[in-house]
Amino acid sequence: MAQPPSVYEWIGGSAAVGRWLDCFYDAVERDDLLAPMFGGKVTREHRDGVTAWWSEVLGGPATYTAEHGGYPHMMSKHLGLNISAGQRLRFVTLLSQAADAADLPNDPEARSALMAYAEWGTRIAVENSAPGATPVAEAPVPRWGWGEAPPYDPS
Ligand code: HEM
Repeated sequence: MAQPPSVYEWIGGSAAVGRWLDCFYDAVERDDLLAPMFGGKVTREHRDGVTAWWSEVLGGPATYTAEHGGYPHMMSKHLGLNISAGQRLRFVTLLSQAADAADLPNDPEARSALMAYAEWGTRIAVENSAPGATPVAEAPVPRWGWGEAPPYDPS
């Protein structure tokens, strides 16, 4: 495999990302630590916005940048949320469990790429949400690849 496909293509494109995040936000709505942050209900609009974000991050089309306000919009949504360490850990745990529930490809390479971004992104969200935080105002949507473990190519 000269050039592996993007993580986005590998896991099944926006349909798979959307299926995964639907399972995730269904679990968030049932979760004692996280549901209150979303007013108990995660709207279709929110789910679609986050699906566009993750799709762009994982190598899909730049729809979040073009149609959802890009990085500044995402960052502004986390300002002042004051996300606790416990809430962050629960968020990451539900993302991992939802990947199983949504039947995403379960090869270690794809799952570690997803969870590496989840770990990184949630830690940034905690920092940006802290009282008095002044995150950078402009930045591109990050792009996330396979890291140290791309799909194995024996040739
Ligand atoms: C990988 C980490 C994360 C990503 C990629 C992410 C992504 C996003 C995006 C793209 C939005 C804006 C959606 C839109 O355009 O409408 C958003 C909003 C939000 N996020 Fe995150 N987020 C992350 C971590 C977290 C964490 C750890 C929490 C809380 C525990 C959180 C809570 C929220 C809330 C409450 C909103 C606002 C919902 C509203 O519109 O009322 N996020 N997130």
